[in-house]
Amino acid sequence: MALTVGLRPLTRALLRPWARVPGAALGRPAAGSGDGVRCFGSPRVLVEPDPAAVGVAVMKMRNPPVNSLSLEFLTELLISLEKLENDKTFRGIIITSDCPGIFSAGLDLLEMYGRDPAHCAEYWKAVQELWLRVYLSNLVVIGAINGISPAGGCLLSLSCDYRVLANNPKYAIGLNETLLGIIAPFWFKDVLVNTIGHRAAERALQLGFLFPPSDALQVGIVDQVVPEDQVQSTARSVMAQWLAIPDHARQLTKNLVRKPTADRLLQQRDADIQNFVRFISRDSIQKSLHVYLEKLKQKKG
Ligand SMILES: CC/C=C\C/C=C\CCC/C=C/CC(=O)SCCNC(=O)CCNC(=O)[C@H](O)C(C)(C)COP(=O)(O)OP(=O)(O)OC[C@H]1O[C@@H](n2cnc3c(N)ncnc32)[C@H](O)[C@@H]1OP(=O)(O)O
Repeated sequence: MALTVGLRPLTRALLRPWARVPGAALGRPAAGSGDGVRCFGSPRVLVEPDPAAVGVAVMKMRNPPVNSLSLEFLTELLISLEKLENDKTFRGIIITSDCPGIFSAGLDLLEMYGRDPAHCAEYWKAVQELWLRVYLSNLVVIGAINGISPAGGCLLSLSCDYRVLANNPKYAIGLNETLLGIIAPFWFKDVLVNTIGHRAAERALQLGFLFPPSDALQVGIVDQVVPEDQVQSTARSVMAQWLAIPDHARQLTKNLVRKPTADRLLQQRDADIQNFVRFISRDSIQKSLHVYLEKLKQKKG
């Protein structure tokens, strides 16, 4: 079945592979700076130059209550990333959360539940695009993971070059899709396998493990676990180490390592969208999502 993807104009402009964001740029000089420092704000994505580290931007996700990756939020993240990528002032980004206790709850279940196929297709294309943009970014991308990070939140973390997790037992991280009755797509799986190895990924994916910090460090899904109040400073120190490497050498090496994984998706993006739409539209999957969403509601009591 050929799928016609009806994209809205802004999303269409953004989601062409490696599209350049058109004129209506969000980039603007930071208020009152007058010094050429740039700040790319948007309602849900706060981006500021790190005052303590030249060439580093801090990107804070602010889509309360749980930073779920809705289509609008994904679009804003993509715009901000594109602007940073194109601004030669910046060589690195620290991605973190502005929502207390939550890095990101992952994909927005309401974008996949009770939606028509065209919407699901548009949504999945945006998910693919965010992954490609973060995973293949020329910038050094450090995740300062200051909250729980399931499923799509974990994918975002795994796509960074380095992950620092706050040491709080509530801040679990992992690809827990099977617990929802859904499947992590092959490219989520590939990134996990690349990070923690085949056997550990096999168990983690099938059992939908959400690793608390000590286990996350042990299995290698994060690189460092530090006290919560040291996440930002640690991310900054790690960034300095990565920025000490000449950009061209680091970027070419990153590309060498990551391109084969990205290419697997790039070679079959449309098929992947069609698979997703077919899968998510099944009655049984919609029922699983319904049950899961009800569980989330009931949890509140
Ligand atoms: C052949 C195959 C082909 C292709 C592959 C196909 C398939 C499918 C692949 C799909 C991949 C999906 C990856 C994902 O990311 S799925 C999302 C997984 N996320 C989760 O499991 C997290 C769920 N949320 C929670 O566990 C908790 O909310 C959390 C621990 C994050 C926070 O808990 P807290 O107690 O602080 O808040 P809550 O009261 O639970 O939540 C507040 C409100 O937010 C809503 N919520 C939470 N998470 C989501 C979400 N991911 N999407 C949408 N909405 C979410 C929650 O329902 C509450 O809403 P209200 O009740 O206030 O309305």
